[in-house]
Amino acid sequence: MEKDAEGFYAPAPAEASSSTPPPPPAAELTTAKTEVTVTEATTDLIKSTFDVSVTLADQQANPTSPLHSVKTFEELGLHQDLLKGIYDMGFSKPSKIQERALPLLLANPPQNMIGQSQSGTGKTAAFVLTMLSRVDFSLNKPQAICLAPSRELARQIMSVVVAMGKFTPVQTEYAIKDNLPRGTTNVTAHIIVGTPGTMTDLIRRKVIDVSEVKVFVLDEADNMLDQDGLGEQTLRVKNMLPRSHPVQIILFSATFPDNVRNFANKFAPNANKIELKRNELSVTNIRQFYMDCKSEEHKYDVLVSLYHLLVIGQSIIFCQHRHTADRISQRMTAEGHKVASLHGAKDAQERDTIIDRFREGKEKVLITTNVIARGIDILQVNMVVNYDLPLLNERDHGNRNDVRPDIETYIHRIGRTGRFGRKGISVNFVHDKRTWSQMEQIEQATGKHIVRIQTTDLDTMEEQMKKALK
Ligand SMILES: Nc1ncnc2c1ncn2[C@@H]1O[C@H](COP(=O)(O)OP(=O)(O)OP(=O)(O)O)[C@@H](O)[C@H]1O
Repeated sequence: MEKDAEGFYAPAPAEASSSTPPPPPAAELTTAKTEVTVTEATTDLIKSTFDVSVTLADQQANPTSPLHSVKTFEELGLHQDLLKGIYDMGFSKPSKIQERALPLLLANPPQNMIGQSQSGTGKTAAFVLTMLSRVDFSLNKPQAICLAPSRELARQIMSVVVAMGKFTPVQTEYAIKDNLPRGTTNVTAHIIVGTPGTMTDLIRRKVIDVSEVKVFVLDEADNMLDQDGLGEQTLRVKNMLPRSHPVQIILFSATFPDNVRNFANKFAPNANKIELKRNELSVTNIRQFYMDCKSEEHKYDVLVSLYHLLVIGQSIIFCQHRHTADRISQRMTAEGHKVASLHGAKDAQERDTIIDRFREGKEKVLITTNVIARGIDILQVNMVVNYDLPLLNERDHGNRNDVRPDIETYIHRIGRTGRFGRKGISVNFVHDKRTWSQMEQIEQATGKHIVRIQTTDLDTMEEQMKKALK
């Protein structure tokens, strides 16, 4: 098999199992309103999530908004059955990325695409509609393959394929760990969504026949092409695709750091490109704060003092390591708080149950690692806490004080809130000179001011947070 000259080395991808599909995607914007027990102090916050949904039309009319578009879905050349699916999901107008990308993605002969647009602006619909548009439903063979970095994201993408394809005869299958029943020899589904390790394995064992594949999508493409991460596995999948006919390669992400851009250009040659400027990377509807904690231990106390704010909508707490996520969730649970934790060391079934419960609002606070930093779309999440700031691989740095922040992961983490124009807030915990300097680097790189909130003054903190969500 021909191989690219790039020298990769890759740890195993984060993934796991089970075939149960996640709950369907939220159908309407008003679902951003969460069901909570309303107390005086929380009323404004709840109201604000409702207000946001009402202003979507204004945002889509504003040419500077990433949600803006001049066209309608009808003008984008989609099949009638897909239009029905889109409207059934509660979408009324395309977003900017959908409006710009879809005509290019659907044109014939097919052309590759490298598409960038801020988190929560509707990239999934753009590539899902392309896959669905290109499938010949009378041929029972895999024709479109989509890879994502985590099983949680693969399951979410699949729920969009199923919802948008509701009025088509599309058949789908996962390529995620432990999903296919033992002894499956031949997958006949049209669209396969999975993680790169399992996809490679199934194609290699000829369980998935790729001879008719005509669309290959990488969601979170910069992550999927990362040469210190999933890049090698992703490349393996690409190298197994047919050469007898052109395969349309589609790369999407909110971030494309310079070090992967070159590789992306080789991976998807002659691609149409939609790019963001550096200062456009994160959306303006996410207000960013930081809290100056006294010590690592104090971070825990501050998190606990925030608990009543965390459960107003839903919130995600990001830690750098699995053991930190476990430790703080066990401690909080022991102290009577209701929190869930999710990371890559849990088994597949458990991961599915935890994310599904969170998606359904049965859990309000999710303590996790970078495993769900990317792509996860849960509209009710109005707060993200960076308990630990995201860092580039510590092992690559001799001096611990030099560890640099992982700007891309930061952008993706805070993007778990503020979905499709909703308001959201993010809070970074800093507790010493090193973390302070890391946060300054984030501020500089993103060009967005991060506002201080006093850890001692809970009332002011609550006030500021409510204002941000209004
Ligand atoms: N045209 C539309 N009208 C209304 N809602 C939409 C539209 N397009 C997408 N959405 C909704 O917006 C939310 C965010 O979309 P999506 O998850 O595709 O974002 P994304 O750009 O892939 O974000 P990320 O970079 O975080 O992966 C989803 O809940 C989706 O259903």
